Amino acid sequence: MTAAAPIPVTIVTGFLGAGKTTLLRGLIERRQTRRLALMINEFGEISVDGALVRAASEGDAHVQIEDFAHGLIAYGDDTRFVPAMQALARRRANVDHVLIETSGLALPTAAMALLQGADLAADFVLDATLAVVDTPLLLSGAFEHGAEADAAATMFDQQLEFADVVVLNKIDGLDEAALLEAETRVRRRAPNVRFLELAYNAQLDIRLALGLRLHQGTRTDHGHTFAPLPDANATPLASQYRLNGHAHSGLAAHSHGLATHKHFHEQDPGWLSFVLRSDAEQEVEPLTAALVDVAKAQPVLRCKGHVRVQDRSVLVQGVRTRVAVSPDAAAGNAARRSQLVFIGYHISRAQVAALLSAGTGTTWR
Ligand SMILES: Nc1nc2c(ncn2[C@@H]2O[C@H](COP(=O)(O)OP(=O)(O)OP(=O)(O)O)[C@@H](O)[C@H]2O)c(=O)[nH]1
Repeated sequence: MTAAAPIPVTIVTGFLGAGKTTLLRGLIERRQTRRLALMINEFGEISVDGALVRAASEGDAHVQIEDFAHGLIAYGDDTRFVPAMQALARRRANVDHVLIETSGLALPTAAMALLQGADLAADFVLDATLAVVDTPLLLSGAFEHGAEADAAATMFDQQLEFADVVVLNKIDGLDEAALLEAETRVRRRAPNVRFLELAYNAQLDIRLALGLRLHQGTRTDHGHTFAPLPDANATPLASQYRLNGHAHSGLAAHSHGLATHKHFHEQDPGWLSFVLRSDAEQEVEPLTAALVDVAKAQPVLRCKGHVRVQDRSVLVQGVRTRVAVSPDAAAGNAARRSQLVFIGYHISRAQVAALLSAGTGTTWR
């Protein structure tokens, strides 16, 4: 009996708020006959992304979604990723492609390592790792190395470094000169990146996203050898080392770094995430203005959640000082309580709660 072909896996990485979930929703809409399984991981303790993707695929029996809120999947102390993937392998007759959305504070390398490990290598093959980039933010210099932004800049660099494909997202308002400048900046920071793709309105051509087969050469039946997998429990920095460089047919040889260190926020406890809640009805304009003020006063890199406005619920999405409020397809009309998750580097929960409460004239805690 011939072994079943391994299921291709695409890892979608990218910094907080780059547009990973939006891009995945677009891919689901244009999946045609492909049967997709999605693993969605986010940093905060409430799951917003999973609900949004679920709303995009409602009623579609060919889209399976596994939601991993809180924590980082595939990292050292995660026990959920491998069993979830093995369960997918058992249902392989119904899965053509797996997409993994990593948290905005994770590197793709942890999942890459497990895919190549003994538990999963026979059933899965890495198709490609995509890094989604918030292009206006890149051009604004937000990821330049400087005293304050260092942690974000480092994470951004590492996500690019381990990607095969960089997706320039949020480019709807940019002209050609800006796009060329963005490409130059990406190439300077990540010379190993093989393709740059443009996603207008977070729409990526599905043929450019799935089925790239960039890592087929990494399978052992192609004669490649690897350094042993890192010990996931080793101390964070000591366990970071590279796989042997390997050639891809028709493409230049390159190597992938493997940094299967534990939670990034354990390594750098400056990364914080917390949820603020309010039982009071909110108004969109003061709330939006208050969130912008919060992001100016505190190092908030991301905020999102469901907020009750009159008799309905709205979805709030903030990436630094850009805050958008839209109808809440995922929560329906039911959110009785407003909940917003905030993620940032050295942010003060007390300060954010005070500013938000003062700006909205309601209690947030
Ligand atoms: N203008 C514009 N906005 C976009 C685009 N893609 C995403 N956004 C917006 O950017 C915000 C963040 O998008 P998400 O898809 O949630 O980002 P994410 O990378 O999944 O975020 P995290 O999982 O929190 O890291 C949302 O308000 C989106 O509507 C785009 O191409 N153009």
